[in-house]
Amino acid sequence: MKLLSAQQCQQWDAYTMQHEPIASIDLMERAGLKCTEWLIEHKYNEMPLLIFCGKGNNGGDGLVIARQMIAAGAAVTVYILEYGSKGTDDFQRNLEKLHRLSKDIHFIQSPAVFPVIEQDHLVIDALFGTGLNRPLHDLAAALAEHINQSNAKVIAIDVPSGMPVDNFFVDAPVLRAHRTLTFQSLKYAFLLPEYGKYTGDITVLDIGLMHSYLSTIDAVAELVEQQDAACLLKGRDRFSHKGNYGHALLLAGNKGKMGAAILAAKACLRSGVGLLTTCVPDDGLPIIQTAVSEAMTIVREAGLPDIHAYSAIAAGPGLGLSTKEKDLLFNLLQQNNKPMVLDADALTILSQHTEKLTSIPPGSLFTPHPKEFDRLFGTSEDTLERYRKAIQLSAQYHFIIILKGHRTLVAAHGRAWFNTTGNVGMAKGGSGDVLTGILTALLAQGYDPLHAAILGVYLHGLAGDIALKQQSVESLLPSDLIESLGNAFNRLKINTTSSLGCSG
Ligand SMILES: NC(=O)C1=CN([C@@H]2O[C@H](COP(=O)(O)OP(=O)(O)OC[C@H]3O[C@@H](n4cnc5c(N)ncnc54)[C@H](O)[C@@H]3O)[C@@H](O)[C@H]2O)[C@@H](O)CC1
Ligand SMILES: [K+]
Repeated sequence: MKLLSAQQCQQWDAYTMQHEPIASIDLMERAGLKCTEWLIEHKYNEMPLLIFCGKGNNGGDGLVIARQMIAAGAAVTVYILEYGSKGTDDFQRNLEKLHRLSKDIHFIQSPAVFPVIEQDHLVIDALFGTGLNRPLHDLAAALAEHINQSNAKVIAIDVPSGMPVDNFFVDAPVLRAHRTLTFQSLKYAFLLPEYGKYTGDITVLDIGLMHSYLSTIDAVAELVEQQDAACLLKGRDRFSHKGNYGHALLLAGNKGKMGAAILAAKACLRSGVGLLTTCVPDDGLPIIQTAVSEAMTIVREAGLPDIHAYSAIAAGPGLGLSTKEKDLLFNLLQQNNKPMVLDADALTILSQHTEKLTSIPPGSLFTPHPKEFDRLFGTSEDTLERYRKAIQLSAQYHFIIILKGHRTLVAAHGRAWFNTTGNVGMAKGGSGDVLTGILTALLAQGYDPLHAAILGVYLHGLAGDIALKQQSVESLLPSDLIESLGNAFNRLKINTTSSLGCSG
């Protein structure tokens, strides 16, 4: 699913009005109805409702909801934030309709008339939606703070007020919702950790915007959903043999960090690679041979093997940062011209030698977490800036950046894909090693590097979600992810149609 800019969100409404066709006021009625259906289904018509409206179309939605909830028997009080200008046409028409039904409509012109909000009230936030174009200030900011200080439950319509759809306003107030009923699709801002605490749980309501619009636009970012990942998964010929699934080389592990090599190696083997050779220090050899019986092992003291024998190479997990590892890595970069995976210590070494970035083979996968990313490419003020930087760098360099986080970003060729699987239980040392193993296996099997990145990140998160069913977010281990990879692959085989475009 494409992630739209604020302008595209508005164009999608306009496109639907023109092509369905449907009048703007009727589309607003339909959007309001979807909200009231949800509210009634969750029995919110049994609570006193305070509906706060701006004077744009988000406020218009609020007025529609007010009218429909009154019809459903709810006790509704409407507060309209007065900031001088006239309401939009649809706002004004809905205000007239509501006036015929209710006298409980109040205009807020100063903080002196802010209502008392009780704990048992339900607050509906219809102050600002996708039309927000500057940070909340003055009265709007004070009202948002007033609502935030209450103990009442807050449901935001479309977007929590104060949150721009595709931007980040530093230190600006945002209305904190317990739930956001958003129209048609997730918004870019919801992916930012800085804004995560303001949306609460998110429900996407289908208000019938026409899907054909999406094929007419170019979006800089996409959300990767199950069908998108599923269509990237390759089938297997029943006459195939291990030679068809690649031979991976994994440079990983060091004294006290052999666990990282083991996790990456096991994940690689569980992700379909035909053969795996690990390259570890001499004293790590018995450890990995004991822990991963399917892997072959060579020792690093013998120097870099003939790398042309391998279909994909990964370097980094638990590798170490000494001159020996640095020389090994630089030697590898000099000789290798196939896409490879660079993770953990390999990234730290590169951050001290950024002149080597130009010698990374095209299509290679970089897997930094935000700190590693900042060490490599300089600090960012906030997540949006880091995302933008990653996207821009992916156009400048020929490698793919996998910026790890709650919504891992895959940035390639100046475009972005956000992952939708995974959970907070995966925030544990070793999860990244598992991802490296999965990515390496996919590259070794001949997956296009971008497909390997999108599919690998999705599978990693899905395995985490499946494993969580037997665990808690506290107890989940990276090795549980490896055990769940089989189920994750099988889950994808059930699903075969995609919006990402399998052919792409
Ligand atoms: N027919 C349509 O266009 C539909 C629109 N819908 C709703 O309409 C919303 C978008 O409506 P609008 O485009 O009217 O915009 P909003 O209602 O989000 O914003 C209203 C107005 O506030 C002003 N404004 C922006 N930032 C401000 C700030 N910080 N302080 C004070 N004023 C500020 C802007 O000039 C804008 O015109 C969507 O989020 C959705 O809720 C839905 O009803 C679906 C149909
Ligand atoms: K809102």
